[in-house]
Amino acid sequence: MNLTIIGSGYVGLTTGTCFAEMGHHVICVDNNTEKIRTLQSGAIPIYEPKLEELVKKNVAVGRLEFSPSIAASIAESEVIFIAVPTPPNTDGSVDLTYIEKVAREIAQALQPEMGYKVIVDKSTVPVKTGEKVSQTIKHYAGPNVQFDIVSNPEFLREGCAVDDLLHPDRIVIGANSEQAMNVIKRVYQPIHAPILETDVNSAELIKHAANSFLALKISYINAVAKVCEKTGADVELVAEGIGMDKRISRHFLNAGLGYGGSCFPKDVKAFINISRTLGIPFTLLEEVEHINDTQHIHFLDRIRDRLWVLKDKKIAVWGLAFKQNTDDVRESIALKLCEKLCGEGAIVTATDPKAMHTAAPILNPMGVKLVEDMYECARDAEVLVIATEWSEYANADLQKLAGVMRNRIIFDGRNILSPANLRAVGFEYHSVGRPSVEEA
Ligand SMILES: NC(=O)C1=CN([C@@H]2O[C@H](COP(=O)(O)OP(=O)(O)OC[C@H]3O[C@@H](n4cnc5c(N)ncnc54)[C@H](O)[C@@H]3O)[C@@H](O)[C@H]2O)C=CC1
Ligand SMILES: O=C(O)[C@H]1O[C@H](OP(=O)(O)OP(=O)(O)OC[C@H]2O[C@@H](n3ccc(=O)[nH]c3=O)[C@H](O)[C@@H]2O)[C@H](O)[C@@H](O)[C@@H]1O
Repeated sequence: MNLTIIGSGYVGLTTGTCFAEMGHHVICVDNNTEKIRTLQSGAIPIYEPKLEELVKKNVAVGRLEFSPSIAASIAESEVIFIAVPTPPNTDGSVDLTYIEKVAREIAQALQPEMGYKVIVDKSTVPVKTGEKVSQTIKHYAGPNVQFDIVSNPEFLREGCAVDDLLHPDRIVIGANSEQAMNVIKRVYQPIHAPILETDVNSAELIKHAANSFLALKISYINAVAKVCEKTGADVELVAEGIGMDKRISRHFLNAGLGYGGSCFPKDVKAFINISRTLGIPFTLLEEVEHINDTQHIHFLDRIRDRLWVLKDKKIAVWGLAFKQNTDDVRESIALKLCEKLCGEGAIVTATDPKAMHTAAPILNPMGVKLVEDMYECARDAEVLVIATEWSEYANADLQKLAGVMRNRIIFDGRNILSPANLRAVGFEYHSVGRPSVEEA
């Protein structure tokens, strides 16, 4: 099938590439001409495991192309996916201006002789956005264009997006016409995954409800972690114990510094805002957000309690990306921690295996020194903070680390190190919701 993806960011580029890998002919469009030039030159603007090889392979066989032009691309495509940003406004509502602009651009490009088109929203949008997109296209398109709107929310995680796209837990297709539903089922025909067929409103709601529920699990375990810290219990054992119940599951019960990224923070905010607008305040989610907002502040309080004064103390931070296996630093808790440490006058050095270039424009003005090598970053540090769950840090050479640090003190905000191993090497070790290993 011929497909167009409008918006070639994390979702658009990875989705378009995986559609090409499934055998479709895909044009990825973006209005950022620099990004399109980069892609056309064979370079990939983001770090996402497995993506580069799939892009190269599918470009080489002629199934994947990049274009700055919506009009030229949709003329040839049976299905048009929208994957543009839906960032938060300051009041938590969703900024839908990107979606609205694309709807107008599609409308202006549609011609009756192009035949029936299915326009699919893949961006995360508030319930009832599909209706607005449909009205907008009808308003701006000429007479006799034939189209349907479908909601097909995306559940990929950054860092494992390709696997998530090719082996999803489920595919949700929200359509109000059988014809549109059948077209999108054909798009996904090569994928072996359960398909949930819904109406458009339900599909839109599924996405916000799913992300909010995952965020809720994280805040829940972080709240439990605080109780563990006060009582000497171990949150890892508690998570294992509750997660063994299949109704709960161990997934997304990792206590830490809280959730970051471009999605959970904004989507929880959006769902709170949508509910409030509907006159049914979702106070449970307000608490989820509050727990998340205060989680790294509580962690910082513990570092300050240990060092008394942070001013002039050298603190090394391992990890800047909002999670492992990505160079994305949007809403990264690690950056928030760096900002607060600098704000109190600490001398901060930081490192990350992939996100140095994305973090630099934010951290350089704060005075954070970025150091490529993780051990050099920790040299002479009084405290090492682990802020992202990279496997490099989980597998660190502790003897080597002990040799470079001024004090052997670690604050592990992602619980990736083993207290027993740290005790053996003579480290003082503090993590989230687990008993500390005190100074030897
Ligand atoms: N990043 C993620 O892991 C996931 C994101 N989502 C949702 O997908 C949507 C897109 O997110 P990302 O891919 O992360 O954003 P992104 O910012 O990485 O990519 C969006 C792209 O759209 C382009 N764009 C904006 N306006 C355009 C226009 N008028 N015409 C053509 N291109 C245009 C931008 O230049 C950019 O390249 C959001 O609604 C997000 O919530 C959903 C699931 C996962
Ligand atoms: O809508 C989206 O954009 C996506 O948001 C998340 O994916 P993503 O943000 O890429 O990454 P996650 O693995 O969910 O991690 C999000 C944040 O939660 C944190 N986290 C995750 C799991 C956990 O147990 N504990 C925890 O603190 C991570 O460190 C990270 O900061 C969802 O997992 C995807 O299903 C969804 O498609």
